[in-house]
Amino acid sequence: MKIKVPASSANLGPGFDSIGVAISLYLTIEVLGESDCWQVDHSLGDLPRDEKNMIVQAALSVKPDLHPRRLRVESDIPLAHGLGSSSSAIVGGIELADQLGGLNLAPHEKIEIASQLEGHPDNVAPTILGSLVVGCKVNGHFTAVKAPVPPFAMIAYIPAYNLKTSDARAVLPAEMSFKDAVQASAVANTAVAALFAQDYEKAGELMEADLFHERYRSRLVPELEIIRNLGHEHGAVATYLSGAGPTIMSLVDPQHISDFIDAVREAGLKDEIRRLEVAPRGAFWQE
Ligand SMILES: Nc1ncnc2c1ncn2[C@@H]1O[C@H](COP(=O)(O)OP(=O)(O)OP(=O)(O)O)[C@@H](O)[C@H]1O
Ligand SMILES: N[C@@H](CCO)C(=O)O
Repeated sequence: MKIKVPASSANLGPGFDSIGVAISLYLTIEVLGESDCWQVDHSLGDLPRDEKNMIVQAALSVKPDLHPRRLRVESDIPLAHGLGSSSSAIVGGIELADQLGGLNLAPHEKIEIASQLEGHPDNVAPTILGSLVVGCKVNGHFTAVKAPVPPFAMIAYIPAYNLKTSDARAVLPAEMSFKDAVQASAVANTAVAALFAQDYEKAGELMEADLFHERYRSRLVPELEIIRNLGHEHGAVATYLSGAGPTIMSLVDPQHISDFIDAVREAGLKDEIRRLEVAPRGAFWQE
């Protein structure tokens, strides 16, 4: 029995803490059998191999009396790179508890639990539902709405350096003026409307007009402006900082992928580039 959990890319520009898209990199959790204590076999560096592992912690937060298991975890989601690795671990743990504990949780219940653990729904909601999802907290609970799948390749430029979410949040201001907040949310609202209307030319312009976070974070990720400008000349509909960075995500028309990647390389940017897709399906079980 295996759980496959997609990665995710949050914010899409102005959708700070609210919008995210599931993408085609996967965390796989295989249940090897019962055990005396939780054991997590993996080759993901220093991550815990016992019940302190985030996957097990998430599972136990849902069902504290879950009998320990031995798990094998594999992942092609880079850690602390803005591709939602922690959200995928949390969602994987919730799926584990759901299946092993026979809980039969509904998607909205999984979104509630996962968003409480992560603090916001932008990564966990698409990881659960698949595709592009917009969510928020309202009246003390989390809610989310799934949007049409954008018909673009997701080209990720993944800088070699790590950027912890906590560090990328530490550079944000504690407050915004009322006037600035109104303008920033107007941009975000119109971006969401364009994504649902599938007017991607308009959506792209608005996704690049964020006023909440990118201007503060771009000094931590100087490649963002370079790639965004290249995208305008080489077939990208929009380029944004993926989650808390440092990954930079570009939505590229499939026929322009090679041209776009060549332009990034010619600009001297040498770190990893992945050709990804929107994952239309959220976390699922395989026998
Ligand atoms: N497969 C995993 N198993 C256990 N813990 C994990 C796993 N993947 C990620 N984590 C935990 O999540 C942390 C990374 O979380 P962080 O929020 O900094 O980055 P991210 O989730 O990759 O990026 P972002 O939230 O910006 O998209 C890791 O240091 C580790 O503690
Ligand atoms: N919306 C979050 C994503 C990372 O958790 C941020 O940009 O900080």
